[in-house]
Amino acid sequence: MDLISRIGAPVEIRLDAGNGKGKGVFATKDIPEGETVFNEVPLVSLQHLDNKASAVVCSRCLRFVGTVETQIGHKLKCLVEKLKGTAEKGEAAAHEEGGAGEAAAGPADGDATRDAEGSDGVDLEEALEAGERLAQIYAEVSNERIAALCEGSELLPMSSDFSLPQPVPCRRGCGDMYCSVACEDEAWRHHHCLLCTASAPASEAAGPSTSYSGASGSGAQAAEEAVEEVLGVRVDRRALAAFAAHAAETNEIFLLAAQVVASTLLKASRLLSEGGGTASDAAAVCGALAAAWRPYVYGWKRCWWEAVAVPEDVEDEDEFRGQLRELAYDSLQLLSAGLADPRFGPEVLRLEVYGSIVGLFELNNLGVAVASPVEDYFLAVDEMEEGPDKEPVAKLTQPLLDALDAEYAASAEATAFLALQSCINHSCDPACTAACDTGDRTATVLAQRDIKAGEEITLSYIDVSLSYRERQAELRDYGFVCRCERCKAEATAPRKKAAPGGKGGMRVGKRR
Ligand SMILES: C[S@@+](CC[C@H](N)C(=O)[O-])C[C@H]1O[C@@H](n2cnc3c(N)ncnc32)[C@H](O)[C@@H]1O
Repeated sequence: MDLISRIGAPVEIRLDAGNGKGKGVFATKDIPEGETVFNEVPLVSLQHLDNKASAVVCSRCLRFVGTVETQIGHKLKCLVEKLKGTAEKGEAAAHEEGGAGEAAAGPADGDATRDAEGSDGVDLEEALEAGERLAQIYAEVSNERIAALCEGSELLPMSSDFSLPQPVPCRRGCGDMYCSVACEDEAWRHHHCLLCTASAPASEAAGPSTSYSGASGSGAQAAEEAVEEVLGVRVDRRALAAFAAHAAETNEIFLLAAQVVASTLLKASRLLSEGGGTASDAAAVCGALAAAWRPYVYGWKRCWWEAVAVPEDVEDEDEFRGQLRELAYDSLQLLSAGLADPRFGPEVLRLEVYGSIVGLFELNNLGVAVASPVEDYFLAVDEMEEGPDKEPVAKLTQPLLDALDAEYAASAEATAFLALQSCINHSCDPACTAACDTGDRTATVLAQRDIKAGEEITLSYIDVSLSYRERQAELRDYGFVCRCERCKAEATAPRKKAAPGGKGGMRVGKRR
């Protein structure tokens, strides 16, 4: 069944949307304002690695898990660790330079103070601020209280009104968490059975390792244990941990690309065995691979290093693109050491294919933000009527809120790929908005005005209330010059720039 019939959307994909925009999505019937155009589930998604400190969510559907207390404890623990790291680096650098006092005081001029750097490139002002912030946190909450919140041994008033699913750990013990056994199983079957980085299954390992933090165990036996065969694919968990560490250091999108590779290998493998085909039957192998690959075809564009917008401060474009190509090459080498499949591997794991998979996210990814229950909890406390009921509650919660500061409202943030949405072009006067419901992982495209049959379905990738120039600048970063009707009109009258509308619930495009 093709994508559109499966989704059941009143739309069609046209290969030429006009104005040089490439392909686009068009309505096949009149759609009234406010109506759902279609719902779609992401093929792959990933919580941004730098967001893991702010939110413990299901690795599959991004639902918050645990309790309000453990979420608060986790946020504080990560915040303290990060600030400590920055402050300690600054202290060491300042010490080397001949005294933290001097560096901290800095020159009188503000800009010069901001620019103060230690000998190893540590930003001394940032380090100083981290130290001050750490002191503020410890003035409100002790390490013991943070530990009690993390362990769930301190219960906060009213927290039961914000109940969350209990976390279900990855069966192998890599540290990934899920909101249910069903989500864990779905992720396992979709890609995680190939990509899990825990060297030994949870029961055999000394304890669960942290997600993407490396292998447990040691020596030849552990190395041997880390290698196994899953559905005909040779998996080396230690090599995968090295791949994941490289991605975390360089470009987390490599982790999403690995999900695409793993899910394609697994699906092709299942299709091959269901169809009774063997590895020596070239037609059956090609057919299985093509069928497994089909969902991603909609987003297929150029190689990452060719497609990426060149940052303004880059002087040598060729050199820059060459560096990205090398980075993708290194990443692929590491992934290939982790996953080897003599049946499909050589095709799937070619550099141009891998580069195009990474490019698929560069040009199509969808930013997803899930509001935090911690924010809701503190808002509920804040909204309590002033008086004797609120006092004891606020006494317990206010220090936590003060310690968290702006972090209390941090949402879960992720990037996802949706096949049909990846075909929707941008307009600065979009016909639709997109929103995401993590409950069933559904992203919904909604008509924000009446749409006539034959009209293009468009979304905004950016904030459309920006001026013409600002919009063009934002979209340049997405690698294209906007050719929507509004921009065409405003290009000739660039001063008439204020526009109605605002940000949609979610963004298609690159995350900044
Ligand atoms: C998410 S894809 C949309 C589908 C795309 N047209 C295709 O052929 O696959 C985003 C890409 O479409 C093109 N595009 C989308 N909106 C555009 C616009 N308003 N003006 C010009 N190009 C646009 C750009 O090349 C952009 O990188």
